[in-house]
Amino acid sequence: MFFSGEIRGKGESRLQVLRLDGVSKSYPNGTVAVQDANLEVGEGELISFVGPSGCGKSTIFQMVAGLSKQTAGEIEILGGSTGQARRDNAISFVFQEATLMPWASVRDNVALPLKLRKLPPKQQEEEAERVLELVGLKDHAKSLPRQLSGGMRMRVSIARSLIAKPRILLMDEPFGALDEITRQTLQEELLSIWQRSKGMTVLFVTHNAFEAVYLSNRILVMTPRPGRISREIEVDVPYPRGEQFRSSAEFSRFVGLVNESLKH
Ligand SMILES: Nc1ncnc2c1ncn2[C@@H]1O[C@H](COP(=O)(O)OP(=O)(O)OP(=O)(O)O)[C@@H](O)[C@H]1O
Repeated sequence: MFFSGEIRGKGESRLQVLRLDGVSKSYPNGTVAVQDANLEVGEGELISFVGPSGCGKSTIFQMVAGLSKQTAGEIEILGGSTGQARRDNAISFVFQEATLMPWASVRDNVALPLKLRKLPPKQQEEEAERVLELVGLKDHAKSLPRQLSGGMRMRVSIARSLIAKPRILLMDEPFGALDEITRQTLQEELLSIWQRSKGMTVLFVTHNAFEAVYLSNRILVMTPRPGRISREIEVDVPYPRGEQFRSSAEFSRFVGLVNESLKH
């Protein structure tokens, strides 16, 4: 029996945190960016979206974040609307560019979401310290963004997205602009933060099949515009994964499967 509000995977059931039901998005200029997207996401999943440029990945994320309204279909988050999820601070967004305030310290950049919510300064500071520790930047709290490398700026951006303890983290190609070594380090850090979180769900956009396979428990492959979810690949490999997985035949097989799916 499959209960509504619950998702069944292999031998496990998860609370449903996100549901897209027949979601489409047409822009006023007539561009159909997304067509009939259907998706159920369980609590604590890490799902990657891969697909050709312009297939509507960012559009889906913007709709889920409540920044853009779908033109058809329904989006349900934690059993309520996208607006409610936003008001409850249940969702955080990390963009490809670490959009930081150049004049403010790392700590102030990270604390911004709490400052906007007018939380006491002491609490802002304590929470900022907590998340800076999580991303390994405790010793850089007083630095300015321009004093940091690209990878460190992305860590600041991730720390800021984590400070309000979101239930769902949307990451739109966060590591796309980083070199391969930094990228792999940040992948490890993301997995470690995700595993230590208490059931945080991560939705991740990437063009990189290696990244998608390494990180995700499920990969959604999208068609060229108008984007539809054409295939779902379950990466049923336990975490933590580590270097052994990256160099395994199993890893290559999954990467091949993703690349093959992108061709159809
Ligand atoms: N505000 C807008 N008005 C009109 N068309 C738009 C708008 N935003 C996006 N589009 C179009 O919708 C389609 C999907 O865009 P979107 O940014 O969601 O794709 P994407 O898969 O995230 O692309 P990429 O991988 O290149 O970031 C594209 O054809 C894009 O040009």
